[in-house]
Amino acid sequence: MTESPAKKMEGTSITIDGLTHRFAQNPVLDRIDIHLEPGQVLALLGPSGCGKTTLLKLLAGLLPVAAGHGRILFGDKLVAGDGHFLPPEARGLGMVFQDYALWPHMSVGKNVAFALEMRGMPKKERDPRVARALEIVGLKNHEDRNPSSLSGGQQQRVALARAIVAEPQVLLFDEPLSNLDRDLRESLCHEIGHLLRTMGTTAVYVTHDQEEAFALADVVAVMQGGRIRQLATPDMLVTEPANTLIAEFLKLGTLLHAKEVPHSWHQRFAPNAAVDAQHLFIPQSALSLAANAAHCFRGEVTMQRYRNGRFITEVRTPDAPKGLVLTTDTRLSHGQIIDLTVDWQRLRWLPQAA
Ligand SMILES: Nc1ncnc2c1ncn2[C@@H]1O[C@H](COP(=O)(O)OP(=O)(O)OP(=O)(O)O)[C@@H](O)[C@H]1O
Repeated sequence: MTESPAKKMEGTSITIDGLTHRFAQNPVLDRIDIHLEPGQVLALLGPSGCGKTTLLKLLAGLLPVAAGHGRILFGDKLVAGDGHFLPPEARGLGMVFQDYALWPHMSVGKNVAFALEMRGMPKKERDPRVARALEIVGLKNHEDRNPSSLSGGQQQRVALARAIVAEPQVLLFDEPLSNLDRDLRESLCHEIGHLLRTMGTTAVYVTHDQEEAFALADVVAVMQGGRIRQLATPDMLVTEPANTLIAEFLKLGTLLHAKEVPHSWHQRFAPNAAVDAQHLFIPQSALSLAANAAHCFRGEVTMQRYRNGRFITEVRTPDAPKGLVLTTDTRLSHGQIIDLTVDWQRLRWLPQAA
């Protein structure tokens, strides 16, 4: 996308207050509370069926909020709940969907201009705005192309241009990158993040891809079973997961059933099935290969997989036979015996998720 800064748009705050939703009698969202400051980017992250898209549709006005089931405010304006319903076109938002949702019979320029045309904006005013939106997404001079002549990544850029052309206060994304291949996903994710920060638009981004959520968002809502299990910055989620469910879902490290040993120079890993044993969380970042043998312990490499230039490594030790997880810069061989050190400050005792 263009390096020249996009025009600064003013985002609005979003308040979701006690939002509940049912399909027939099936509860899908359960008392969702979120507040976003203007310009903040929220990722809704969670497994399939946890209610992410339903929450996005309620924000968009594509689903109504039932009486007594909560409220949604954009700034001070009530957009849904308490008997109010503002239709999508009156909410000042832009949307980007997984399947691009471009009109195949219209040129790229007409697709992007559509919302402005519907508002009765004259062509003289429309054309420069369309050209600017296409330039921002890296598709300068593509107005006359047909969407079907573009690659998937380019079509998603057109959808993005269409979402931002009317300078919305809120942008909503529903898994916009999941139809694209990995490289393109990474680069577009980075570009969307840059664009959102430059524009200052408040955004909600649905994804089940943790890397995407962490790369893009100021705050991430980890959802499961229609509830928000933790709402926090990516840094906080990594260092302070709220409970065992979050640590397991985000695959942040190792969870051990363990017991603190009093008066010991360190906490032991000793697996312990006793009733008072607790969940000890050992983040990947707390473990590293030991440079010398002092204050370290020994383990055997049982598995390694490559990710983003590093190796996720599983190590079996006598105290943790199911394996500890850490990241290393080097490839190690299966069965290799290695020495590890622990940064004890990073370990946490986590409560069991309710
Ligand atoms: N129109 C509908 N009628 C009935 N049930 C629905 C409807 N839409 C969604 N659901 C159900 O609501 C639950 C949440 O669906 P939703 O699409 O919000 O989940 P999601 O987290 O976005 O999942 P995915 O990542 O697979 O898109 C699911 O159990 C789904 O089957």
